[in-house]
This record gives sequence, structure tokens and C-alpha cells, in this order.
Amino acid sequence: MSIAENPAAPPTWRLLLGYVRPHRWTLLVGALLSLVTGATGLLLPLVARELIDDLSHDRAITGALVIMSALVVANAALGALGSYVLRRTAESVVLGARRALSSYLLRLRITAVDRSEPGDLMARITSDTTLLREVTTDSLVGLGTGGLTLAATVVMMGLVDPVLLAVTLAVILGAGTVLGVIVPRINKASRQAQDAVGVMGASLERILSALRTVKASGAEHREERTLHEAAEESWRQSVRAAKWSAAAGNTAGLAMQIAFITVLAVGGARVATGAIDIGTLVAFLLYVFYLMSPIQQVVGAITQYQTGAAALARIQEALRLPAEPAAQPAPLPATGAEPAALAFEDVRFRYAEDLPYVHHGVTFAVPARGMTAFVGPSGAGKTTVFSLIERFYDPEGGTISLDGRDLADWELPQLRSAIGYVEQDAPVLSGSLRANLLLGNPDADEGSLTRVLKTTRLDGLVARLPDGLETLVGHRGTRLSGGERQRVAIARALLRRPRLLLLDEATSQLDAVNEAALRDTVADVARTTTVLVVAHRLSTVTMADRIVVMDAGRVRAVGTHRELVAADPLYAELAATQFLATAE
Ligand SMILES: Nc1ncnc2c1ncn2[C@@H]1O[C@H](COP(=O)(O)OP(=O)(O)OP(=O)(O)O)[C@@H](O)[C@H]1O
Repeated sequence: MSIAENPAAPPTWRLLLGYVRPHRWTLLVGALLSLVTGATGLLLPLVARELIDDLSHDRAITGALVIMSALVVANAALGALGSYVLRRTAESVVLGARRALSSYLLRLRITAVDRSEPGDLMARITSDTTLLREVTTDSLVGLGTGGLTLAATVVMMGLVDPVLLAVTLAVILGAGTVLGVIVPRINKASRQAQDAVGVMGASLERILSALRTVKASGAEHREERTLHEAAEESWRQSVRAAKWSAAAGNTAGLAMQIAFITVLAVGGARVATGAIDIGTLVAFLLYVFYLMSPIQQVVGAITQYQTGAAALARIQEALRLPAEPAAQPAPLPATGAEPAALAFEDVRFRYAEDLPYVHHGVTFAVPARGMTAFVGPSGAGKTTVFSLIERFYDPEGGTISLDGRDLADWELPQLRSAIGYVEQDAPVLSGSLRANLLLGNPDADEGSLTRVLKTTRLDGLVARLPDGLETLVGHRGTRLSGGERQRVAIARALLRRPRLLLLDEATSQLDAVNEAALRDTVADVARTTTVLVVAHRLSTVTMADRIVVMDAGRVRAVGTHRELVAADPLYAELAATQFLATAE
């Protein structure tokens, strides 16, 4: 995925702290509970020493046994509570990251979306954020509590016998050196595994959004191979990460066993020479045993962080994509609001610096009210005019103004609330028919809805459907016909009471009867609103108030149908070809 740098994006560790900060107090409580659990465990060897002492001096051991039992029960209860609090906090951190990332992705600029794979972006929200759970509990808390328990255990060991402590530390240092080599490999493999999950998400999205075409093209096997390869790559890298994590965990385990045997040998010799008594050696050996858990915890924290850091880096890449500023939604125009006037003045535009110009100085003016049609050969830049009006992209040169005000000076929500836009392929979202219609104006009343359904001739369809407006339309509206989808998209735009209505090939999928009806509707709407239509079929726009003829990124002529047939050879040719086709 190509990433445009956004200098405002924080570095990885700051990003993690940002997600953790709102939960710092619960995290602290969880960490404290883990620490107290560790501390109760630390007291056990001391009590054991007392018990052995009491036994060897023929004293009663009831007191020591009661204390030991109490410590064991407290250890279990506090341990359970602590792990619940930590797990809950980790889930809250994941929730915070998912909320932040999904809000950000909704604000992404269209330029960023053009260059990204939607499936990969989805994987960043779903799969990568999940990994933050382990980073919060195992890594942050593990490092904190494990580190503190480790330090406390080392202090206690030093108090019991400094010589045996030195022996233990020497073994641990050796293991630390080996871990220094292993840990970076875990990070690399984890990153590659997560990237492969992203690739898989991207392939899945691509296939599922065009499954009919994939089937019709007999391409299932090829696509299956692509999916399997991505899944296998993720498996390979995860196995590599697992291999290095296992090596890290076992290095720590092995080090502790070596420490245990060495302490036993050196400690036995010290008991034999009378330097320490047997109770001290048993206590020290118990500490070595207790050292095992915090060391495993710290090593686990470090290895786990490598996976989390890889996920954080991927989340951060998404947060570096250019986005629109966060803003409150703007109210829709009031009923009967003045229609908008629009002007393009010498607009130059290309989709990216490495692509050719699409608009080479486009100039035209559209007064408030009335219908303006854009016609011209495929690729002339007609749809791009609409994308620039919606400010999905900004022009490189020239100005676009709405109501005499440069689009750059408009707040985006205000600008978009003034416009109704029906895209070229009239997308319909999964969900109910009602939800689709109200997408752009959830507050529309039943009266407006009924009126718009009638205008767009959807009332018949709604009456036929057993669940009426509550009928589910399927993914991308697959349960509707192409023409129905188009009419739903138009109804949705009309419900916004737009001051400027943009219809891109809005009638291309309609049958002759519905096309004629919609032509009348658009003519009707154009009496109170400014309507811009992109059309391939001239039959739908011959009655437009003005027609803008575009060719290769330039406006070559503007006029009525009658004027253009007489004055513009390209338009005359388009008209002749199409009317010829109609006559055949
Ligand atoms: N998102 C994009 N990124 C890069 N290039 C694009 C993008 N969208 C369109 N183009 C290119 O810009 C040019 C103009 O496209 P546009 O969709 O505006 O043409 P059009 O006149 O509406 O064509 P049609 O009548 O076929 O819909 C085309 O050459 C197209 O390849």
C-alpha cells in the first residue's frame, strides 16, 4: 500500500501510550493486584524456612501452616481478580484503537482510498487491533509486574546469600545475550505475517465484491490460488515467529534449570563448608524457583511486544494516510432553499503527479436553477467534474466556486450538505430499502419519503415487496435490478433536498418508460434546483437548458441541443450516431 506521510502521526510507542492512557488507572489496579499476588508468593519461602526451623527445633508448626495456607488462598484469589481486571482493560484498549482507527478511515481522502486496498485497511482495523490486547496485558503489565517481581526476588536472594545470587545472575546474563539475537527476528516475522493477513483481506475483498464476474470468467481456481498463497505466507511467517518465541521462552526456561543445578552444587558445597545452613539453601532454591515466573513473564512481554509493535506499525501506516479534517455534520438545506450557482474557471487537474492531466483548463458557468448536461467521449473528464465539485479531489490550478465562493473556503460538511450526488454505478449499501433511502437524510419524514418514492416510481416496487421498505437489499443491493438500484440512488439524493443535484449517467440502466418518467422528474426538479447531468445517451439531455461538450479534458462548446447540432461538429456527430442507432 502506498502511504503518504502525515507528519502529525505519532511514533509507534506514543501511539500505544495514547490508546492506554485513558485506562491507566484500571491498568495500574490490575498491575498492583498482580504485584500483590507475586508478593504473597514471595513470602512463602520465608514461611517455609520458619517451618523447617520449627521442625528442626521440635517447635509447634501450626502457626506457620496457617500462614502458609492463608498466603496460598490469597495468592489464588488476588491472581484471578488481577487477571480479570487486566484482561478487561486490554479489551478496552482494543476498543479505543478500533474506534479511533475506524473514525479515521471514514475521514480518509478519496486520493488515499484510490491508492489503498480496502481489504488490507479492513485487516488493520480487525486483525491488527486485536493484537494490542496482548501488548497491553502480556507486554506492558508483564514488563512492569514481572520486572518489579524480578527485582524484589533478586533483592531477597541477595539478602539470603549474595554468593549464590552472583552465580544465578551470571547464568541469567548468558541467557540475555542469546535473547538479544532472537527478539528482532520475532518482530520481522510478525510484521510479515500481519502483512500477509492484509494481502489476504485485500484479495478476499476483491473476489467477494466481484464474485459473479470471477465465476463467469471461470477464474475461481486462479483466485483460490492467490488466497491460499497469502494464507500460507501468513502461516509460514507466524510459524517462524512461533519458532523464535518458543526458542526465547525455552532459553529462559533452560537458563533457570541451569541456575537451579548450579545453585544446588555451589550451595551444597557452601553448606558442607558451614558457610550457610541448610534452611538458607532451601530458601534460596525456592527463590530460584520463584524467579522462573517473573523471568518467563519478562521474556514473554518482550517477545509479545514484537508482535504488537508490528501491528502498531501497520495501524500507524493507516493513520498516516491523508484524511479530511474531523468536523461536525452540517444541517441539510431547508425546504425551498435557494438553488446553487456553480463556476469552473480554468481548472487544471490530474489524479496524481505521475499521471497525465485530466482537465487542461476547464471553464464553464452554471446559473442557479435549470438543467446542465455534460456530454463527450468516454474519458473526456465528465465524472471528474463531479468529483471536484464534491471535493473528493482538489484542483491543481484554477478555481471552482459555488454561490460565488471558492470551494476551498467552504467547510466540507456544509459544502456536501448542499449537494445531492448519484454516482455512476449508483451504489446501494446492504441493509433495508428504508435505510438506503434515508442514508443521506435520516430525519426525512414519511410524507417526503412517500413523495420521493412516487417521483422516482419506486412506490410500485415497495408495494410489491412483502416487507415493503424494510426489505433487505443484499450486499451492494444485489437483490434489486440495475434500474431499481439507480432509482433508489436518485431517491436518496432527492431526499436531501439538494441545492445542487449531480446525476452521473443516472438513467443509463432504466428502460424506456422509466427513463422518460425520470426525464420528466429531473426537468421538474430543475425548476427549483440546479441539476447537473452526465449523459452518454443524448436522448436524455436534448431538452437541457445548456449542454457542455467536453473532449480530452477541455470544454469545446456550450449551448442548447439545437445550437450545438448546428455549431459543434463533435456534438453533431454524437447526435447523428445516436439518433441513427435509435432509428435502427
Ligand atoms: N481515481 C482515478 N485515478 C486515476 N485516474 C482516474 C481516476 N478516475 C478517472 N481517471 C482517469 O481520468 C480520465 C477521465 O475520467 P472521467 O471518469 O472523468 O471520464 P468520463 O468523461 O466521465 O468518462 P466516461 O464517460 O467513460 O464515464 C480517464 O482517463 C480515467 O482513466
